[in-house]
Amino acid sequence: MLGDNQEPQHYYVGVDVGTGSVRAALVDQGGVLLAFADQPIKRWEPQFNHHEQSSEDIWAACCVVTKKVVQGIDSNQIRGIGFDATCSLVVLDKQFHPLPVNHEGDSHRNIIMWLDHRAVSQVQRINETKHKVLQYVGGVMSVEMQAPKLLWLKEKLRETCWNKAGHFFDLPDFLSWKATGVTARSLCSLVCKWTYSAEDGWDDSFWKMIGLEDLVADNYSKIGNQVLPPGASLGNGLTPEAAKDLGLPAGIAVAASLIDAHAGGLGVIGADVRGHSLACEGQPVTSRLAVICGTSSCHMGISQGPIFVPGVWGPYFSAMIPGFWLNEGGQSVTGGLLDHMVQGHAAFPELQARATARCQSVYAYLNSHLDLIKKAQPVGFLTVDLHVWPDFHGNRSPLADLTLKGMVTGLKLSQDLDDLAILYLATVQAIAFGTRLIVEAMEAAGHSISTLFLCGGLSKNPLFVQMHADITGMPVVLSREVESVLVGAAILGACASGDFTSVQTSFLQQTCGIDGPTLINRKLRRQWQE
Ligand SMILES: Nc1ncnc2c1ncn2[C@@H]1O[C@H](COP(=O)(O)OP(=O)(O)O)[C@@H](O)[C@H]1O
Ligand SMILES: O=C(CO)[C@H](O)[C@H](O)COP(=O)(O)O
Repeated sequence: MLGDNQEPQHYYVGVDVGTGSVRAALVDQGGVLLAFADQPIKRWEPQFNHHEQSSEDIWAACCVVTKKVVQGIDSNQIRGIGFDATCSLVVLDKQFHPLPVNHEGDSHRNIIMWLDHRAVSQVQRINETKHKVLQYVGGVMSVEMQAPKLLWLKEKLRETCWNKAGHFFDLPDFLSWKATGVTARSLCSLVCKWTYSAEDGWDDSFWKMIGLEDLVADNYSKIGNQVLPPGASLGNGLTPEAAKDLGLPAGIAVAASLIDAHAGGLGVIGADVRGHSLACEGQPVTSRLAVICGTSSCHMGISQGPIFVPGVWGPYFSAMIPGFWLNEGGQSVTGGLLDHMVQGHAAFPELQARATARCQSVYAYLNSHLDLIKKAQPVGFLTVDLHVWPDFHGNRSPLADLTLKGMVTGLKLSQDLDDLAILYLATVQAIAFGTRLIVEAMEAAGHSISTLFLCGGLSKNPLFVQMHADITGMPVVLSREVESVLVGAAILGACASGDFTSVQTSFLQQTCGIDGPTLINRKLRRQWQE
């Protein structure tokens, strides 16, 4: 570790594949983000609740953004790369070519996205088995996990996909394979989405009971029989082919990956908050809840021992922070819901025109519009007679009911910009109440949470942050590095390079801002051992 005034000599690349875009960052050994690039990725919805992507399109976007962030940097100083991604299912044949996951036979679309709800009947049958692995996903398996999607492929696309498939990857593991040629899976993805146990490995009886005994027969070679902790170095590092694609030197360290929410958790949960009078200052790291808010929101709480929270995923051992158990609450659409509500409103074209004229995002415009119409009363009071139930894509936690739908009560005939702004506010509030329900469920089961650490696209929205602080009654810490998920991915690369001994010791310095009732940017130092 260098002193404060020395020139950093080592760099790490973090690549984050979200739902809507791929981002990359160049991060120095102090954890400071030096360059950032992003690129949208394609998404198809061939029918309602079927969501697909292309692994080739995503890899191409990874290459574009990585080349951008390392431009002008001496490649000898780049020591490692880490990937994180959404927990989507990538399907390849035995020669590692994409296979179609759709009835149209379009092999370009070889990813069933995390938010795809096609496997409803399959997940119902899986839950009816009451198999003991279900205890480790909050008691009820989500349709967004991989087992029901695999079963759907076997039942619906047996000839065109299932029989030809050689490799089923979680997207983060696909990326590390693409970079290294190593098919080892990350403990994070297998434990959180595939029912693997960090302590006991695969449970044959589960796969046999749900009708996927063929995965057991070949010793799990299609879904992973070599498992590594996140941040472990893979094979001989970056292959010459991948190095050319990414614009990086061959042989640099490539880390076993993380799911995107887990990379965000890793990027923020260890921030040292000393000197800011926060409750968590004198408390263990287990008093913190990392909330990663993008298209979805994920609520990551860690504990020393396993805690079983009904309707909240986990407990997962070592899936985010080595040695800690993880519970993961979630809301399937949060950013996605706000976009849906705002873009679908009759006043959206007017909003867009006004925001563009002011060179603002629609959300910045809406926030200032709410300030204008609230007059003397607190902004929260604008919604006393308008309420939203936010489960437009089912409830992930704590109700764990995919059949739930969204609701709005208190609608009037007017559809002007004021109405749009107030509907937007009510949606933000509903999402924040969803977080509160999750926190309450986690606390009832044994967690003791005092502080929220937010990151992801929605944490750039001050109203969203403020409502989370107001409605949970907890202070919210924001990282100075807004792109904290990328810091988490870069931590993996730093760990794999051998420059740091563990993910906990990587980047001991990070600058954060604290939010109580208002946003204040302050310098903080990151520390794990409390
Ligand atoms: N500057 C911003 N202000 C307000 N909201 C934002 C901003 N940037 C992104 N968002 C919200 O964050 C969501 C996307 O977050 P992001 O972390 O980029 O998602 P993902 O990782 O799922 O691709 C969008 O749905 C949008 O609602
Ligand atoms: O299930 C998840 C993490 O376990 C996420 O919801 C999923 O990966 C999508 O993430 P994002 O909202 O950032 O696109």
